[in-house]
Amino acid sequence: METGELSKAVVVAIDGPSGSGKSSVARGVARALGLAYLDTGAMYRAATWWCLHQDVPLTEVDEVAAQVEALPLVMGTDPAHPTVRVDGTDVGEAIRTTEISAAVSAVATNLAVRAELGRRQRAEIETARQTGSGIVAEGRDITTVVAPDADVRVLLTASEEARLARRAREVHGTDDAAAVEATRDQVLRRDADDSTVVEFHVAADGVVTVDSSDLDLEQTVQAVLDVVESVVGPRP
Ligand SMILES: Nc1ncnc2c1ncn2[C@@H]1O[C@H](COP(=O)(O)OP(=O)(O)O)[C@@H](O)[C@H]1O
Ligand SMILES: Nc1ccn([C@H]2C[C@H](O)[C@@H](COP(=O)(O)OP(=O)(O)O)O2)c(=O)n1
Repeated sequence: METGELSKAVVVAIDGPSGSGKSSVARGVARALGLAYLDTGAMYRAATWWCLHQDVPLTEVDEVAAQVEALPLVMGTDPAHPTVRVDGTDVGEAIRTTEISAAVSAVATNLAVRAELGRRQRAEIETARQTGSGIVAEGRDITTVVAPDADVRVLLTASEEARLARRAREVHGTDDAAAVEATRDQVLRRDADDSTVVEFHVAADGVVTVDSSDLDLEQTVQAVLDVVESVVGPRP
């Protein structure tokens, strides 16, 4: 076993709102600990991409559910190179467009879709447990619905201001007033829509809150590593 790897198949669950840093922090934690990494938001984005690709109106709840049940999705869980493939096509970039970001809540609030993707997420996590690789899974309902039995459960938060500024820098390369305004729908409206079906603003019992508002990325990764260590013990 390489230095930094944990001695057992640890499951770390991280939830939080858009721009709280889930994806980058979860990847950093997975890399530091030698664990696999599952971006469950990417699965909802891939489902949205697939439905639009098949010309299915997202308001057609049953048709969307049927498409997602048959979704030929393969998630690559290496935190150094996470991949998302649909029917053999690498959709890693296509699922991050503004079009998908604006549309994804319509799919994520479809309860039959949540049941199907939740089932697939549990299967990925169970495989990581069985094979001994361990995993960091992040999203909106991992600590509460998908893996409430995870060894470590973290709610990653950040102020609205910090989240808008981060997304503006990421998408527009600046966090000036116009860029923040242009990002508002993608972050706040989407979180409000998503909140109608999952709770990711308040930590459930046993879930540790990490507030990243005043931390940089490296400090936030370290804060989550500290939580992992406090629960499963120091790395060998
Ligand atoms: N603690 C942090 N401090 C500053 N920037 C951060 C922090 N965490 C994440 N970021 C940056 O903010 C942006 C959004 O992070 P991301 O991981 O995509 O968040 P989420 O998955 O929660 O939407 C990225 O550009 C990322 O590098
Ligand atoms: N476990 C999850 C993960 C994501 N979602 C939804 C919520 C979001 O609108 C979309 C996309 O999630 P993603 O984590 O990629 O979004 P952000 O990077 O936080 O902006 O999927 C969900 O409902 N449940």
